[in-house]
Amino acid sequence: MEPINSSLFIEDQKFDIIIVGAGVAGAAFAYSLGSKGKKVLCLERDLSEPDRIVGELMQPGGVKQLRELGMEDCFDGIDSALVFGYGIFKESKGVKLQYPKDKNGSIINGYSFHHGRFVQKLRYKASTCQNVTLVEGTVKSLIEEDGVVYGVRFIENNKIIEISNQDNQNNQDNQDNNSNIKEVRAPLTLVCDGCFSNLRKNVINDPTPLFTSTFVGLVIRGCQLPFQSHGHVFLCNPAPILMYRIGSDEIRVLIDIPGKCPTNNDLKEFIKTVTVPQLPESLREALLTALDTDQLKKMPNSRLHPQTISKPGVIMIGDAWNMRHPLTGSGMTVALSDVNILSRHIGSISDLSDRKQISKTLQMFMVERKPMASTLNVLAGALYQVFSASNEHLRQACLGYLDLGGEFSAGPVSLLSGLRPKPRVLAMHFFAVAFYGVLKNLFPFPTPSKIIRSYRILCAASDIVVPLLRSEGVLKYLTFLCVALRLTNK
Ligand SMILES: Cc1cc2nc3c(=O)[nH]c(=O)nc-3n(C[C@H](O)[C@H](O)[C@H](O)COP(=O)(O)OP(=O)(O)OC[C@H]3O[C@@H](n4cnc5c(N)ncnc54)[C@H](O)[C@@H]3O)c2cc1C
Repeated sequence: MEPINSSLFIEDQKFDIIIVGAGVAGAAFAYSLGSKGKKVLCLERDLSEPDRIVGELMQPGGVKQLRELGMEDCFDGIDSALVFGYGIFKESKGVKLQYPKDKNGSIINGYSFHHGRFVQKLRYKASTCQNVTLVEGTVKSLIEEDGVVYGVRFIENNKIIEISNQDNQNNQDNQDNNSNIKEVRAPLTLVCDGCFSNLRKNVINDPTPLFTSTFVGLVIRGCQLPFQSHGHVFLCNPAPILMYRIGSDEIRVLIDIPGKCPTNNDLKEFIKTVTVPQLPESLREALLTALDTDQLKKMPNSRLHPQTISKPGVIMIGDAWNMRHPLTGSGMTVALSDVNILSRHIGSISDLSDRKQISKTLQMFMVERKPMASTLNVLAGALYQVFSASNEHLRQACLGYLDLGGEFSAGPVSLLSGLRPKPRVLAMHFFAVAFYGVLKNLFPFPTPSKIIRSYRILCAASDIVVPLLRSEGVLKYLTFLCVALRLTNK
């Protein structure tokens, strides 16, 4: 299944839209817009199968988005696994949480898979659309005139290899290299170049993501997770560990390392001595083997708040524009939801150089994306902090709350699944967890030390969630609750 690489004479062709990057967002965007009759050029710097530790579990909400985009068959033939919910473990105690059910009573599933195989499927699907030209090339810059973006400058990859091999050569060579840079123009450029975007700085005002922690990735084999067909979160110290199946005999392990990440040798020692003893016994040996045989892969976990894009001629989505901690596996769901909303609007615009129309579209997009994006952004940030050892009381409260079952677990899981994205419901459950923690703590008799601890639980909860809600603009709906909590904080 080789993606079609049709790079011939692209400078002589007319395109409606240029897409930078054929990752999750870019490839889905290309297919969706191409299917809606737009002539799309998609430039991807490396069309070979990516080998990354990102984007390996898609929540049911993301699956729904992909289905609406007409790309659900991308899960076929990649040894993907069905996911029916999550297991959350602290020491030997586990809580099983299941995704919501459909009208027929069946659990609505997500999928987990090898990221690279899935992305190749998306690219292949895009390249089969006759309006889409998928080319291997690296975009170097945007063509910008009087503050308006008219397209991109790019280099086809065989030329890049020449450039990197000629670092120390003379000026004549540099002139040749410049002449390798091609220009291609279109009324609209969609930047989807991912978390390490080098175009972001030209599109938004505050382009620096906030680094949170590092995920260290390994694959373990020859063992079973406690709950079949479920993602797993192990609440370890100092931070949570994720595991899910990505192939018939492969389980992805993602170990969160807060702060500065140690060197590989120190990291291996840390995992052996601190992490492994905190995991169920049935998984320890496989992890120790993987430590000896596999290379550790690392990825920074960052937060980037989505900012209004006011530069005409360009739109940016995916990780280039909006990121949250990957603990909840929601990045692809947000990206695909954004693709779905935007392509519906852009697909119906006949003149893409109509700046007023595009600006109106962007305003509508910002409103329509809010329920999904805000819910998943806030949930990721809040759960990461609640599940870290530094918030032990809240962590215990959260686990106890989920263990109550009924709406106490169904509500949070349906938020996580991306099927019922409602920021207000999220805030309600978050504060309910805090109050549950307070009640548990005060029971059976409130003592002065218990009262102080309760006060700390409330402060910690409000310190975590209020800034996240505020940054997503959700706080105005919650004035009453927040005023009450701020008073408690004083
Ligand atoms: C450790 C980790 C684990 C994660 N796990 C999950 C998970 O389980 N589930 C989930 O939903 N999300 C997860 N995410 C988030 C998810 O991976 C991203 O949200 C998603 O991949 C974003 O898609 P994207 O298209 O914006 O970026 P990407 O998928 O990264 O695609 C960007 C593409 O642009 C290309 N590109 C970059 N620069 C250029 C250039 N100059 N010219 C041409 N092409 C270029 C790249 O080669 C790449 O193909 C995780 C993130 C991290 C960090």
